[in-house]
Amino acid sequence: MEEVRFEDLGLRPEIMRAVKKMGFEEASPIQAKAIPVMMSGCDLIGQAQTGTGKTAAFGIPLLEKIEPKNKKLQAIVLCPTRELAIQVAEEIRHLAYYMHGIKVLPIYGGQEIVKQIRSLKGGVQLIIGTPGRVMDHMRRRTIKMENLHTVVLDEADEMLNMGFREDIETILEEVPAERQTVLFSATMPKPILEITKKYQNHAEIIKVTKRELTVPNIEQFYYEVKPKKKEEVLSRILDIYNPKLSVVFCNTKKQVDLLVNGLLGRGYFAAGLHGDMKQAQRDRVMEGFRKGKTDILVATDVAARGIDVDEVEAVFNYDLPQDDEYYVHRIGRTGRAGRVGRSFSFVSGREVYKLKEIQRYCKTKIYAQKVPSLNDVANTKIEKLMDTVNRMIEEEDLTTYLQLIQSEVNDSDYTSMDIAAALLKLCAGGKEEASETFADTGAEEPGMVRLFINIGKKDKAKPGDILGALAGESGIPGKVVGTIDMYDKYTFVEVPTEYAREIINSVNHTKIKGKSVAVEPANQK
Ligand SMILES: Nc1ncnc2c1ncn2[C@@H]1O[C@H](COP(=O)(O)OP(=O)(O)OP(=O)(O)O)[C@@H](O)[C@H]1O
Ligand SMILES: [Mg+2]
Repeated sequence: MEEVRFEDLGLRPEIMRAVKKMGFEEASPIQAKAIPVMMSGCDLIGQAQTGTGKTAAFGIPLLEKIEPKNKKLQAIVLCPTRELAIQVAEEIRHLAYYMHGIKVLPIYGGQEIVKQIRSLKGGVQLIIGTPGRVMDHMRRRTIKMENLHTVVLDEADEMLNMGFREDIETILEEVPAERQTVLFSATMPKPILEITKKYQNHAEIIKVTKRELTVPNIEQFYYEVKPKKKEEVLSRILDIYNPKLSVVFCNTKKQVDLLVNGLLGRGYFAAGLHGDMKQAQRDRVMEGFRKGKTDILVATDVAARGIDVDEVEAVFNYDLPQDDEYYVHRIGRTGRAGRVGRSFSFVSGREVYKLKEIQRYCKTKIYAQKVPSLNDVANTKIEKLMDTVNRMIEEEDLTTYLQLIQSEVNDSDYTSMDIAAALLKLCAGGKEEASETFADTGAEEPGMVRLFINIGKKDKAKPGDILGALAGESGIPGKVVGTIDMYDKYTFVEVPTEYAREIINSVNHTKIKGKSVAVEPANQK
């Protein structure tokens, strides 16, 4: 589609000025198509990918339609979450910056109702609200719908889904029938599309046609990870990619709390967001994240839709979402307004099939990635350290330190190379590769590793024989406390991590009941 300039859309000069101030150079495709249709007054359904400017696509025509002199409530935007209501109100306020006499108010649960009532008394023409709180005000008659001419459902498919549909119906019953009803979302599943007729009149469907539901500028990866290892893998990916800001999605509030604690314990700046938190706390978390004080937002699906924070460079599906649509919305928190982003999804066991289904639904490919090893993490760290070191040598005065190294070299047998190497190891927090061998062997208990023993056919040796032989051969009798799992062809034992290396070295290539055995960590299988 050819480029459309805002100048060509016949907007009020105040809005033109605001759009320029916001740094929008040209209209995005959904804006180019939807703004004229919405300004013509007909009902519409707008579908375009995440981060492509749907808010302004309805926000601009809304402001065009509002009469600043009329102090009555003229239009309402309904959003599924409080954070989104706040954000949409903020974006529309920016668009209305040069329009005098327009009051835009977000109305959402968890905020003091008395305070909201006071604000409403000042004559608000445009409300951005969550359904529950809007209904509350309707009942109290602190919001009157008689003069309303426009209703927008942002994230329309979610709003018309089971959880919200009744509330939406209750609200729409109070709105005059000769209104304009406008729906927007990045996803519009067929069953929802079918019921929209109930709420709209000959709606025009504007779909910015793309084959994929997700934006192409998000690189999508997945990792096969056992549930217990997810936190470790997440940390490794964070260390390797070093995203400026990240959003990590979990399926439960409890998991959010657990992970936030885990990440804080590992030294990351993380904060949680979910529905059991007090609104004031939710507001603080979002503010901290928007300002970059928190690098990692760990959230339930409350943050999946609409949230726009431009420096989010990575999205993690710590748990895979239940619905395919939610995959689209979640990863859409990155790669917004043409920026690039990455998404990382963790799957365990049979969830791989769920992931295949998501790929079919989105018509995109999600690429399998190998879990980075501690070595990969260390190498990345060293590369980054060396970049900094090079920059420091070029730009900074290092005289004092040169003198210190010189005197160390003079007073010892070490070369400056030795000292540099030791310092580098220290800065990189170097871990020995050996621990890597025993990472994630699938052992059930902490401090234990699972070893795989190949003894040929399973009936040649009994569990007791194997344990006995292991204890005997390794020379640490009695210390091998192990459980034996006899699968069809494989035998596993679990042994304390500190003895694993010795056991492997001494047992390999000896014989149990005349059969040679081979022992190795179970993760190498
Ligand atoms: N014409 C434009 N030029 C440049 N940036 C724009 C333009 N229109 C909107 N933006 C910016 O793009 C970002 C994403 O816009 P917006 O939040 O409206 O996306 P969306 O389509 O509603 O996405 P989602 O489906 O996730 O809700 C915002 O920061 C917005 O200010
Ligand atoms: Mg949006």
